[in-house]
Amino acid sequence: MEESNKEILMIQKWLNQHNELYTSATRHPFTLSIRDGSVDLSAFKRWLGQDYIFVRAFVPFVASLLLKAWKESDDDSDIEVILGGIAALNDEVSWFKREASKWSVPLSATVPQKTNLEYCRFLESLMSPEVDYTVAVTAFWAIEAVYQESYAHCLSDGSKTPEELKETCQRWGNDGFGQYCHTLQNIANRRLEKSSEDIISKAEATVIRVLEYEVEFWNMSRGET
Ligand SMILES: Cc1ncc(CN)c(N)n1
Repeated sequence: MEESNKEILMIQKWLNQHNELYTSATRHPFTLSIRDGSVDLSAFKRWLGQDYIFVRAFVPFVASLLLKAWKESDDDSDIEVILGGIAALNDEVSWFKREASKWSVPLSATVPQKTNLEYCRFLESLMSPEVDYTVAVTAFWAIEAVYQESYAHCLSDGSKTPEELKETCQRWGNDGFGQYCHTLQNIANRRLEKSSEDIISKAEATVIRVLEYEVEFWNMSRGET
């Protein structure tokens, strides 16, 4: 196919249209401070405790996505990809516990902040059977992609990420996680291509909301909300 005839896939189109918001989420001052080594460790610890709470709510969201895929997907391999995501989250929960103990962050005494509660409530709204699989899988891609892009940047050329934070960055910034996000993006694009205008606009609004929540989540880690 000629370069000029290539169709722009939906997610690429949205990333172009909402580039400023996407960049605010993936190049946030919090992750940039990790990358340049100036990070305030109390902000990192706040992020760690709050993200553990988020991840615990993220697990049932991904489980609900698995159910939607089983009922609605036109491709059996989606289930395997999502199941792989759940397995990775199992590992992630254990990692958070180990990391919290390393940094003396008392997870059981960590109180969820307002932004976190709102984001978790938003996840819960996406678990409703009324929410279409295409909308939910697109949200899943966006949630994972923000962490992948943000933390991969902390490891890329020229970064001065402190040694003790490299493992955190590796968790989401590694190539395997990058490939996984790419697979999720392909699933979302495939579904969006076959969707009605109504579903496409709901999915776009959901991606925008996810990006806004991700920015607010990083802000919260810096004690700004
Ligand atoms: C807030 C947030 N967004 C995304 C991720 C990546 N699973 C996370 N752990 N936390």
